[in-house]
Amino acid sequence: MGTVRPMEPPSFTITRRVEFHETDAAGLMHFSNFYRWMEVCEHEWFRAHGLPMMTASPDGLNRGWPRRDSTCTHLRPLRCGDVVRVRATLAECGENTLTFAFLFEKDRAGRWTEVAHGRMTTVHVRQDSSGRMEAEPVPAAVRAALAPA
Ligand SMILES: CC(C)(COP(=O)(O)OP(=O)(O)OC[C@H]1O[C@@H](n2cnc3c(N)ncnc32)[C@H](O)[C@@H]1OP(=O)(O)O)[C@@H](O)C(=O)NCCC(=O)NCCSC(=O)c1cc(O)c2ccccc2c1O
Repeated sequence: MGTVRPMEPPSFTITRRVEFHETDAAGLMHFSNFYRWMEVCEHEWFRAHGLPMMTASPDGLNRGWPRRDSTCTHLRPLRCGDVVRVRATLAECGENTLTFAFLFEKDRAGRWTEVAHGRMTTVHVRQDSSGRMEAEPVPAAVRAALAPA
């Protein structure tokens, strides 16, 4: 008889090397770059599905994904030259929001070791010509690609 495995949540992974300019005077990757990498990973996930991060419609409304909440917990340092895997998992798909969980792992002689984890909630918004933003439901195409039933 086969084993029934719980469904894996949708995820997307990028691999990067810590560049010299991403480190601080102490030789560690600066904490702000963990947030940049979370954003890069999310944008690459959208790109992989041909989904735009921003759209402009003829009625003058722009749509996009500002961040509502973001956190990062740093367990071990990253240094210049380290190879790092960033895995984004869709933790929650709300009415108007996507919450991503991120796992940062460093390659230590062929073994991936967790160095940090983070979380980011983005809100799908429409923005009018005055700059006023209002939350709007997650588009069906995004839901279908990132959170297939
Ligand atoms: C974004 C807002 C206009 C939303 O307005 P408001 O907060 O009033 O909306 P709601 O109350 O309806 O809540 C919406 C939604 O958020 C959930 N939520 C509320 N609090 C939290 C929380 N603490 N943590 C997690 N989630 C929370 C709530 O439950 C609702 O979820 P549902 O799914 O249930 O509907 C307004 O908040 C606002 O203007 N905020 C400021 C945004 C901002 O300036 N962010 C920082 C910079 S944005 C940025 O860096 C950025 C990055 C990108 O990669 C982009 C990519 C593409 C386009 C734009 C980008 C971008 O701007």
